[in-house]
Amino acid sequence: MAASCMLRSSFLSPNPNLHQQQSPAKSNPTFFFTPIKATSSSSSSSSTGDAAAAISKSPLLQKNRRPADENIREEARRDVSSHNFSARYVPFNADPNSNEWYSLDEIIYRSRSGGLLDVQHNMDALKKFDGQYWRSLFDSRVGKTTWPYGSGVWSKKEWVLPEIDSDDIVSAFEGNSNLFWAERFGKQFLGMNDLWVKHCGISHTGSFKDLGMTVLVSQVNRLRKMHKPVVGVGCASTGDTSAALSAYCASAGIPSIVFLPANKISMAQLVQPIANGAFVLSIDTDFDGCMQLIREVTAELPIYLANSLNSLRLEGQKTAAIEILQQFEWEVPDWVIVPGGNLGNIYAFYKGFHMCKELGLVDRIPRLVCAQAANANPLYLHYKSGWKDFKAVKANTTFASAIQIGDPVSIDRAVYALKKSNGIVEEATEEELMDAMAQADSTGMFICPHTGVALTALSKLRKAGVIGPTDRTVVVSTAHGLKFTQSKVDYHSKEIKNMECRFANPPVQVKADFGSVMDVLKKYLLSKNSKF
Ligand SMILES: Cc1ncc(COP(=O)(O)O)c(C=O)c1O
Ligand SMILES: N[C@@H](CCOP(=O)(O)O)C(=O)O
Repeated sequence: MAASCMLRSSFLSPNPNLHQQQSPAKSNPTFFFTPIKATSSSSSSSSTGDAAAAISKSPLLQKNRRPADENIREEARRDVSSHNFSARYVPFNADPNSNEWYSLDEIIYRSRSGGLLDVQHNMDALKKFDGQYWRSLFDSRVGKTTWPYGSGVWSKKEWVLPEIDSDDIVSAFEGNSNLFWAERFGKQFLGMNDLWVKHCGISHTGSFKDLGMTVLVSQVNRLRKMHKPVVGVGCASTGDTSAALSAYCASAGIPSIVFLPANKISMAQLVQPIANGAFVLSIDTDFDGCMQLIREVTAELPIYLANSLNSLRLEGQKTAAIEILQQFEWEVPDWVIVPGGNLGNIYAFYKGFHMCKELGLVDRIPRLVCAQAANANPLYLHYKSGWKDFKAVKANTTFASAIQIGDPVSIDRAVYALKKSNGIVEEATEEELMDAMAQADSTGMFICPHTGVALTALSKLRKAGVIGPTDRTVVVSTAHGLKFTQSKVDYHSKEIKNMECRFANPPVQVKADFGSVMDVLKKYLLSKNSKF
């Protein structure tokens, strides 16, 4: 039934010859995408495959080429749309009887009681369409260049910021990151046959932060056009948020201001906001100190707060969860493991999965695991105490420097996500995370230390028998390994105090003569193949 509700997605130019059909599943919505009848012979089929095939074959779906003097933003402007999807801020985990809410066009980060906010969507409006409808719509937009749906975030625009004008969107077509089968690592180190890595680090600025930042900076762009008092956008950062903020702001011509803990982020991360023209303050404190300062400053000056305390960010980040389901053709994995620091992302994943369930795209959600560095583990300690009183910690230096956070702003969101997903929290020592990173790299990956934390959590849960050998498991890789090369250099040079660096692979120094080179090569080949 639902498959007959084929979609013509919003980016398709209106075709005057198109005989528009009512959605058989629901009442006739005058949305900016128009339901059409399936052209496949089996109009009663409900499989996504049939839906996708019908969509791609339909002559109705041929996109008209835009005129040469029109750019993709202008083309999107011709797409006159009307719908009643909407979203607003509400207090996070509010009492159902609460009537406190705020427009997304307000500049607000906290509820009246000082608690976190959440973006609440008009679920009744979204529920006018069934799961098959949304699956087909999202599937039909993947891999295109049409503004703004070429982005993995904005391809889910109706679930992200439904009311923003496409013209205001600032996007680098982020998202749609690869989800790959970690075949050798899974088999060799974990005895697993269905292990996957969602590589959010293969992204515009090299981390998952792009997913949230496109949303936040787009909304800022809108606010500035509305003449709201936003002169610049600011964040505290362990390196990745500042890189994403400065890139998206630079793209839109908006000033960005970043507070960085001095000498605590990698060189590659530091150079990103510098290159993108941000106003960079290197402050003699840690991330938690920077976070405190940016909160105070944004309360006083017309600087919009871009950290994940701002719930807009999480609307973009949640699309990574939707993408995982989409990439598995809407089959739900058993486990998803996410490294956690300020703890916005674990909630974003929960929210993405939960929305897919609530709107009928899937029938369950995966169990979530949040992985922390033992040197910065306030969530882990809270979990181990049976969720008794939360205590912030002083975060110690860790190779997983982007999660060196002792007082996470989204602690309440993380606890909620973990409780609702029957989740688990694990930790990784420095040696464990560096060994895991080296092992993963030895199988062809090139991961960041934070992903090493997540892989350690997986390894511990496998050894404890909590995660089974055939459980479909996704490890979220949050940043690109190229941002953290110094940690790899230190490890492979065996230059880390009190660390064995068991899997180090240092280069061999050899004299520049044929005999010496032959000697070392023969020795190497013998070690690889005893028959040689
Ligand atoms: C690379 C990387 N991984 C993981 C995290 C943790 O994400 P969150 O702060 O949302 O928990 C961060 C930032 O904190 C990060 O930059
Ligand atoms: N790892 C983050 C820390 C800040 O997190 P946010 O999601 O609250 O911005 C960073 O890269 O700065």
